[in-house]
Order: sequence, then C-alpha cells, then structure tokens
Amino acid sequence: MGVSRETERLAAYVGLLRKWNPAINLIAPSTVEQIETRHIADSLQLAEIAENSPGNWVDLGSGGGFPGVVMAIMRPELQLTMVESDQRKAAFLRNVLRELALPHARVLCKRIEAVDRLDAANISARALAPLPQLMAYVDRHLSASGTAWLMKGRNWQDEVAQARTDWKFELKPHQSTTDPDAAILEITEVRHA
Ligand SMILES: C[S@@+](CC[C@H](N)C(=O)[O-])C[C@H]1O[C@@H](n2cnc3c(N)ncnc32)[C@H](O)[C@@H]1O
Repeated sequence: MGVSRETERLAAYVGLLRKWNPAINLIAPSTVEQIETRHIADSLQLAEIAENSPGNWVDLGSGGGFPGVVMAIMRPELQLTMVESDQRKAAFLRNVLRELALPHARVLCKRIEAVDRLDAANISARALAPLPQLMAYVDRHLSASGTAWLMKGRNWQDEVAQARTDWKFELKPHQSTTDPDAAILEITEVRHA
C-alpha cells in the first residue's frame, strides 16, 4: 500500500518546520524533538474530534501552524483561514501552503482584534491566550451556531471558572491524549454573561 497523501504532507511539513525553526522560532527549540509526538499529535486529535463539524474553519494565532496546518492537511477541501500577526511566521505559513499544494487554506497577517468579523463555523486556538481573552476573540469571529475548539493546558478548569465571570457558553471538554491533564474545550452558544 502506498504512503497516503496526508502522511506525505505531514512529513514535508515537519521538514519545513525543522528547516526554518532556527531562523524564525516557530516552536520552542526544546520541543523540536517532540514535533510528531506533541505538536502534531495534539493537532491530529483535534482533527479527529472535529472531523464531522461542518463549515469553514479559522485558526487564531497559528504560529508555526498548530493546529491550522495539520487541519488543512487532514481536510484539504476545508476553507481554512489562519490568523497570525507575526510577519515572518505568516510568510512561513504561506510558504507551507504553497509547497504542500493546499489552495483552500489562506493566511491573514493581522492582529485578531483588527480582522473584520469572520463569521466562522469553527474556530481553533492553541497556546494563544488565557480563556477569558480567548472568549473575546471567539465572540468576535464565531458565527451564532459555530463551535470553538480551544486547546488548553492543565489549568483549564480554573480558566473556565474565570471565563464564566464574563461569558456564558456551553462546554464539552475532551481529555487530551498527549497529556491527561490537558483538554480540548468544545464551546458553543457563546454570549456575554
Ligand atoms: C505561543 S504561539 C502558539 C502558536 C501555535 N498555535 C502553537 O500552538 O504552536 C502564539 C502565536 O499567536 C500569535 N498571536 C498572539 N497574539 C495575537 C493576536 N492578537 N493576533 C494575531 N496573532 C497573535 C503570536 O504571534 C504567536 O505566533
């Protein structure tokens, strides 16, 4: 059996990350040896959990492309927008999309707060900001019936409690397979408290 297109593209993506990381600091140098086991595995589990979620996708603060590039690789037909304000990282992401031939994905090099409302069906974010701040970004860019997929570390329960001071939302946490204390928060029906 041949190597799948997804596997080929993931390998090419890892190659580009390794090539450019010393110059652009796309991921913490201490985690370069964990690209597959941590960064890619984290993003793949989101792709799996959200595999049947319909509509377009916006990844906020994409950095080196987690989870945005991995989503684009796993679902190449998806209309996907990555928002990343750092020019060098945005240039890297555009180069990845070109080299991997993923024409349905695009990069906006702007601050999330300055981007016109995107009315997204799905929003993802990983390692971007504490949940109360993330909720403001989500509120700006998520459609009324949309779903946010927020990848959170071990303090996620405290962050949820803090966010509930200002926001109402439905929450379904998915335990992370790479870190049992971390979670992907599936959030819908976001409104001001
Ligand atoms: C810690 S990195 C995480 C990157 C990636 N999501 C990951 O998990 O590896 C956060 C990224 O968000 C970007 N960022 C932070 N605040 C932003 C904002 N307000 N608008 C756009 N990008 C932002 C930073 O430039 C940085 O690349």
